[in-house]
Amino acid sequence: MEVKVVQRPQISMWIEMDKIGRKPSGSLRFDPHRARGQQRVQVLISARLQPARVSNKQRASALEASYNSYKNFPASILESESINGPYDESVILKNKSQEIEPYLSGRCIYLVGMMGSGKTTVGKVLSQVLGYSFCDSDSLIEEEVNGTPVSDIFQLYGEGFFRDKETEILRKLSIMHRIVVSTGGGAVMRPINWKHMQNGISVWLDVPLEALAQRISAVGTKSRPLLHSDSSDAYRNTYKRLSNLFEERSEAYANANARVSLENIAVKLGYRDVSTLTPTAIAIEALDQIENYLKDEEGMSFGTF
Ligand SMILES: Nc1ncnc2c1ncn2[C@@H]1O[C@H](COP(=O)(O)OP(=O)(O)O)[C@@H](O)[C@H]1O
Ligand SMILES: O=C(O)C1=C[C@@H](OP(=O)(O)O)[C@@H](O)[C@H](O)C1
Repeated sequence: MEVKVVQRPQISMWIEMDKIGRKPSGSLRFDPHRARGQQRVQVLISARLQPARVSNKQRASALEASYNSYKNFPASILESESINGPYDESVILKNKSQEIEPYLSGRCIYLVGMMGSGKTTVGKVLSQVLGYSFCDSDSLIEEEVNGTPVSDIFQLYGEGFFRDKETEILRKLSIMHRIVVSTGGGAVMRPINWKHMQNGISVWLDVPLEALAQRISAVGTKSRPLLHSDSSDAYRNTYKRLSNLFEERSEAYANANARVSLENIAVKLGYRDVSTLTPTAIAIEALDQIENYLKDEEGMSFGTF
């Protein structure tokens, strides 16, 4: 059964009841538009969900014991036919997420990165394995502006209006827990947005521009107003615009607590091309990098790593 959480008054997202791990206090509402059997329940959250409390000592011993299951698989094994199927990747991801989850203490994970870097795709995978909810800040903005698509918001009200809404959404999310947030690609440019994200863990999905341009030109630029053009050479045009944006933003992305470099994952796994990396493999690396951040944060040293 799925549940809609509304942190009053305007933020809403669909989450699964069993993902919360504990009962939120709130009132239940049924969605009359959904068919029987698909019924979702809306929960109006009246109190913030309390994160699981884990002592530093517990963290130290369990992190030491937990190990990095992904890193322990040599690339040669990961690539062999017997283990390199989606099933095996899922097992690694599941184990890794179970190891990490208690140490997050319910903190939100904010995915930052360029348009098309996979924040939504990878974010959904991460939320599922961590038992977190997922929300996409662009969708929340659209919802707030009466379901107006981002491209229309830019056209009708201008980028400044959109950026103010983005900041407002991040401010509202900043008091929430157990959510993987896919932020808009430009959110990193306002220092106030980093302030709103500081209670959580920010993760930069660093994807080569060629791969971004390929992905975006494959699906079209209509929904991404900063890239949209009617040029016949969609790839070249997208690549050029992405390069300019990246030049302005790369320093800001580097502020994230953790960086997930697709080039590094490809090297680790012995792939020549980042386009073969699945969202699951990227999610595993994200958990790896989050683990590194947690260890640095705790100032712990692990001789075995
Ligand atoms: N690992 C991946 N490999 C191939 N295509 C991907 C991958 N991750 C995302 N995509 C595709 O790239 C496009 C942009 O992904 P999306 O998750 O929407 O990015 P963002 O939220 O960062 O803008 C989508 O069409 C998605 O299917
Ligand atoms: O990079 C940007 O400035 C933007 C990225 C988009 O989000 P995605 O990164 O999810 O595509 C969206 O917020 C808007 O079109 C502006």
